[in-house]
Amino acid sequence: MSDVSIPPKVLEIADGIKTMRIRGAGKIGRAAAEALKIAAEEYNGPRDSSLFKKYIGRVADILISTRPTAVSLPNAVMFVLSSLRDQYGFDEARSAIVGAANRFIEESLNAVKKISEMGAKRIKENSIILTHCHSSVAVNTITEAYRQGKVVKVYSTETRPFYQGRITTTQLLNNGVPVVQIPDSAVRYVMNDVDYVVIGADTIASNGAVINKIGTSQVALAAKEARVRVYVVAESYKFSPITLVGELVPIEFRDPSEVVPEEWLKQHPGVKVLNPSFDVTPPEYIDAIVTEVGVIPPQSAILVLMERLGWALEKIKQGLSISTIRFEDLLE
Ligand SMILES: O=C(COP(=O)(O)O)[C@H](O)[C@H](O)COP(=O)(O)O
Repeated sequence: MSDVSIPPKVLEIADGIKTMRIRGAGKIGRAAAEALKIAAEEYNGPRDSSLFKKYIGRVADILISTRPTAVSLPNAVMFVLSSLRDQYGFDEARSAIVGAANRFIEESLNAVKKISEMGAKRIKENSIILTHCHSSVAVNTITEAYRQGKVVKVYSTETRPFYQGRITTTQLLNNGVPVVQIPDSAVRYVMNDVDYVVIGADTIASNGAVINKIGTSQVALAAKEARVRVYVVAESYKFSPITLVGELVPIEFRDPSEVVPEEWLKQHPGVKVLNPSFDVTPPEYIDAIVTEVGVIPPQSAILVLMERLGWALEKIKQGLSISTIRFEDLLE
């Protein structure tokens, strides 16, 4: 079986996610779906459904192992894989994967559009918005609110150590939105000026806690102190089914060289560096989560999970845990 080679384009996508050429939870999910589709289309092994399923399972395992925190990745993979049925022959199995991958990508893009429209409605005239990191849903929402004439200024944090905030700043600027780049440490300094914090999410837990780029919880803390509303804009596939059964969201730790240059570390060998990529903002610090199925208080996250990810809950009830799962063994 290991003879059936995985197409280079698929490995390239996996590497793109791992090295963050492809980043942001939504894009990661769509890229994973695209990779499964390419894997199905370019499969060149025997026309045997169980060999094909095992091969797709192997691709799924490679994709899921690339980055641990954004649940959009396993949710996208599970969405595509759950289209397979035991009775499917080779052709049916292959077209099920292709069809489900296309559906995931299309539904994901529609969700982003819908959230931007609903999120923009929540913004009042003459607003100043602060955003953190680069969330494509947040950029779309802010841009839509700006087109409706409601946004006078956006503060965009630089988001050390990877500087995703610069992507946000340039995208907003290209969309005509007046934007001010600030260092992360200036968030509390400007907060009294701000009307709304609008941020994306990598994962939302069943209790409404939001896992997003490191520093988000500090932004939310400063917003709470200044009584500024915090809106999270996130598609329903960013809700994590495993948190319903008490599993924690794994936080990614990245290389120290993102924080300080390797040369500097060599000169100061005693220095230890901690580089957590995400943090957890408790539900009390969030005013609303805007999803494509409606605007909810964070405490209602469980309802979105039940409505949108019921299929994943079924699998979890059967004892399947995404953190330990090996699709290659499962899909025989
Ligand atoms: O934290 C990040 C990106 O982290 P990283 O750069 O480490 O992937 C984004 O806020 C969310 O993923 C949402 O993004 P989107 O709204 O585009 O899905």
